[in-house]
Amino acid sequence: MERSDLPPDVVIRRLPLYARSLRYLLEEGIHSVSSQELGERINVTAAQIRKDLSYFGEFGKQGIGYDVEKLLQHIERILGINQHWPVVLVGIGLLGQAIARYEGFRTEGIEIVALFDSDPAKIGQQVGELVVQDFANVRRVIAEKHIKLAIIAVPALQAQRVADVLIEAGVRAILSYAPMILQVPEDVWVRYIDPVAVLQSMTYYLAREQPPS
Ligand SMILES: NC(=O)c1ccc[n+]([C@@H]2O[C@H](COP(=O)([O-])OP(=O)(O)OC[C@H]3O[C@@H](n4cnc5c(N)ncnc54)[C@H](O)[C@@H]3O)[C@@H](O)[C@H]2O)c1
Repeated sequence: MERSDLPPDVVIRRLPLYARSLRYLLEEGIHSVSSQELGERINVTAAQIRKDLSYFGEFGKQGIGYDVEKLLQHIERILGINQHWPVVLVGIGLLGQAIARYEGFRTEGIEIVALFDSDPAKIGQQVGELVVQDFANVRRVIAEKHIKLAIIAVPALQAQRVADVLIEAGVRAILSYAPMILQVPEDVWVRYIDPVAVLQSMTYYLAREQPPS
């Protein structure tokens, strides 16, 4: 597929939300859903859902709606989460320890398989089911386990240095909790979790007592 033919990134970012909603529907014992009902659950219009899914083929039947299980399988395949994705986590401080213990990744095809820190006091500690390893060994582990995904939870000023090492070792996608924009090659994806910036984007509206348009 040419780069220009690829679905827009905002569509790709909505797919995990569709998948999660479909999983909840299955848990509720619901096996068929209209685009209207699915849209209401994730604050997206029915037309938007149909348009998003049309990038990937024909789903659902007019008047009958979507078969929840089949649509979920399709979306999981599109996202590649029907495969197992091993992830390394770097920075096992306050936040890193919570991430390492979070069960929610595994149910979605993603597994944190190794923890790294550079602090000798942290190396060797057990966190959840894993033992913290020396960051000096990260290259070897990434190569051995063919790891493409990493989570960074180190202080902001350490994040670039850590990202450089991970990328050199073969990592192609990084989720960073560090409040620092990373410089990466074109074929590497970075996404940020930045609760402070998100809260500040809401304080703008709170200060004016008016909702976003
Ligand atoms: N704690 C939170 O609630 C929170 C929320 C949002 C974002 N963040 C961001 O997440 C990051 C981590 O926050 P935290 O509170 O866990 O910090 P922390 O200081 O408790 O932990 C950071 C960890 O990174 C390790 N580290 C430092 N440099 C390293 C390097 N070069 N290689 C490997 N490991 C290294 C440290 O030894 C430490 O264990 C920070 O960038 C912070 O701004 C934290």
